[in-house]
Amino acid sequence: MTSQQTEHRGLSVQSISTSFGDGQARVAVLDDISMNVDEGEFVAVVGPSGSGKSTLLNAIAGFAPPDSGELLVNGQPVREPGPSRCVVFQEYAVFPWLTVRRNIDFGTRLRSWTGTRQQRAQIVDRYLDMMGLREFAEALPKTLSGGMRQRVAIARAYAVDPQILLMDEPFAALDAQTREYMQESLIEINQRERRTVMFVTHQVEEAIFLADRVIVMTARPATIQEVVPIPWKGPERTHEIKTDPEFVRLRRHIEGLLRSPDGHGS
Ligand SMILES: Nc1ncnc2c1ncn2[C@@H]1O[C@H](COP(=O)(O)OP(=O)(O)OP(=O)(O)O)[C@@H](O)[C@H]1O
Repeated sequence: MTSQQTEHRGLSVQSISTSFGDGQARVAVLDDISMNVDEGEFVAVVGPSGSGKSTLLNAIAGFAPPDSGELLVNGQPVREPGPSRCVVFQEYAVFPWLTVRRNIDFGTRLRSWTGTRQQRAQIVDRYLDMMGLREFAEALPKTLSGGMRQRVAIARAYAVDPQILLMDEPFAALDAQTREYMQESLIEINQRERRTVMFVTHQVEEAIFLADRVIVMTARPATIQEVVPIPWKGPERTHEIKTDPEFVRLRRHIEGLLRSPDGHGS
């Protein structure tokens, strides 16, 4: 086989380990983590608080390269931030001095292919419509609710057209109703514009609802405790599935893993 035939499309995490501090104060956070996320796949990462979920995302984003191991996007090593990966954080993810339209346009400028001004405007319009932001296009973020601001952040991340989208508890600060609405919006945008997504959450229900696979981490130093495949496909994901016996069984199973000695309870 040629190297082209063996190249994995998507994200490949190969034996990465990370620690913070030196000598006696050294704390091992990630311990030999390996996983592949296929192109177009949506994985959710759950684990006890402080286990290293954000550290994993930051390593993949290139903000804090691991001590050892390798990260590959479409077969290419990554060790620093770049437009192949885009992060949506819990808060502060939009530029407060730019309007909604200009925030999203900022994303289009980071594309490897930026196109003409007019083509970029069309892309921005598409995301404004997709995320229900059209009537707020000229508004500044401070005039919007938290949920709307996160819509802008997600629209901007998709506008960058990254190979991998990294989301670090993007809905954690939202009230329950807004959170459900945002979950639906994310499913919808990702059905239209299928991307490879890694989504960190504390909520097991959210992880099962959104993801094709749920990666359950152990307590620190984090290893992968179990990878749980989720059976529902795109259009089947409506909030009704949350009461489906299989959904309830998966939720109990994952919550049990998090409570186990490896998960150290949470
Ligand atoms: N820059 C740093 N320097 C020192 N220690 C750090 C640093 N970043 C993270 N840590 C420590 O590494 C561990 C993992 O942190 P991380 O934020 O990745 O966990 P997490 O699973 O995302 O937590 P949570 O679920 O609470 O958000 C924690 O004990 C944290 O205190």
